[in-house]
Amino acid sequence: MKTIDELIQGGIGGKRVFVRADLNVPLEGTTITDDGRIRAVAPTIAKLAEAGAKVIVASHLGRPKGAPDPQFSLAPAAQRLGEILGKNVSFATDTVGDSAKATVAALADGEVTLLENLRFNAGETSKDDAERGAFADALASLADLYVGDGFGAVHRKHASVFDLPARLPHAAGDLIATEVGVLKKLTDEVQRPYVVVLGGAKVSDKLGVIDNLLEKADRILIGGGMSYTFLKAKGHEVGISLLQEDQIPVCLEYLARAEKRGVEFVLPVDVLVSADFPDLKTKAPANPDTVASDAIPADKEGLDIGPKTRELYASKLADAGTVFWNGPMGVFEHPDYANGTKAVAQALLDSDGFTVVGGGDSAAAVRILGFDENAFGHISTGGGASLEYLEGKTLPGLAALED
Ligand SMILES: Nc1ncnc2c1ncn2[C@@H]1O[C@H](COP(=O)(O)OP(=O)(O)O)[C@@H](O)[C@H]1O
Ligand SMILES: O=C(OP(=O)(O)O)[C@H](O)COP(=O)(O)O
Repeated sequence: MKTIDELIQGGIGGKRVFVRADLNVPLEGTTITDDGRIRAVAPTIAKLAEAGAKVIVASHLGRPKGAPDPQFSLAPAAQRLGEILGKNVSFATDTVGDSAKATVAALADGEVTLLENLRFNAGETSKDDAERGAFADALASLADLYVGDGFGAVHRKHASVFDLPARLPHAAGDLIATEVGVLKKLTDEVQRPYVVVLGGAKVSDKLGVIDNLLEKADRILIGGGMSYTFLKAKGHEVGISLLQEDQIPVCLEYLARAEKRGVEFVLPVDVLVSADFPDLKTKAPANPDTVASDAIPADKEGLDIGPKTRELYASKLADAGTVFWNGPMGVFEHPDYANGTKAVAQALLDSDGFTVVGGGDSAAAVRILGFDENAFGHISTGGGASLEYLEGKTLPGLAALED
């Protein structure tokens, strides 16, 4: 992959450089609750601007349905990016329409603009090659060069990630270079025991990675929304918890294979439950009950791991040589459900092993809960992306950046 330094050496003064970033940051209304992903890509943008490029930044935010949806607007990210760069960042209110064309045309050398959410366009995520290609053509007409630096999205075969770099001379940004460098270490020279902690809410997306992790990890600890399909597979009631019913046979197969291969596969022994999902705006007390994980009431939802599980997981992390953690242990955005995530973060800090935390929300959780991000081995901006990289899969957004 060409680096941006090589791209700059080729001369980029006055050129329009499209930077595919991952600015998919957590929001409460229009307030960014963690700007880690913006800070992570800012040096790439600054370097290109300082070299005299006209920088066009683009990203997705959330999962809108292929049409504009104000709650997923990137406008707050433009403001924050400007503050971090210490310069004005203009904002186009569409992605390839009149606003984008005018904003790009108005850029002077060294200036930066951010386009509106790429996923407001159905072509971005389409499974149809022609539809994605047509959107990539429209994006390509805005720029002369492409820099891929949205590490969190490189596992997505989306127009701006996969199709657009085929249409423009391209390079990998500094964030992608750093992320790949660290993760490569995890695949090449892993210190054992290798413990993987998986949680979060993107259950259907991430269950599949366990297939491969069973060949690599010594211990797999499951928490968050990921737990309940396994608990259900073991025959337990999970009430109204997050459940991927169609994946129960897959979970059973994983449990059987873990036993056969001698991989320790650890599920929560207790959980915090409530009849209601907590109010994340007011953070009103949720008063959850603690129950054994085989005794979840039918009308309740599991929203965090319980105190016994916190202790159990801390003990399973204490002697780790390497830890990879993706996905919060509970709905950490509410203080009553943050203790599981806090306990795992603390256990990583207490271990002498090399610790990697991956994922937009996991990385945000660590910072929001008050931990020093520099105390971890590496905080990756990508959860699904790093998991798929560790699987050894070819990631569309990295393959597209090869020369
Ligand atoms: N038991 C649970 N039920 C519902 N949502 C959960 C549960 N545990 C964690 N979550 C949610 O998972 C989300 C993060 O999941 P995910 O996007 O997969 O992680 P990451 O962004 O780190 O890859 C958080 O918003 C958190 O509230
Ligand atoms: O937040 C992201 O992934 P992550 O939650 O796995 O870290 C990326 O921005 C990708 O988003 P997507 O999973 O909606 O494609």
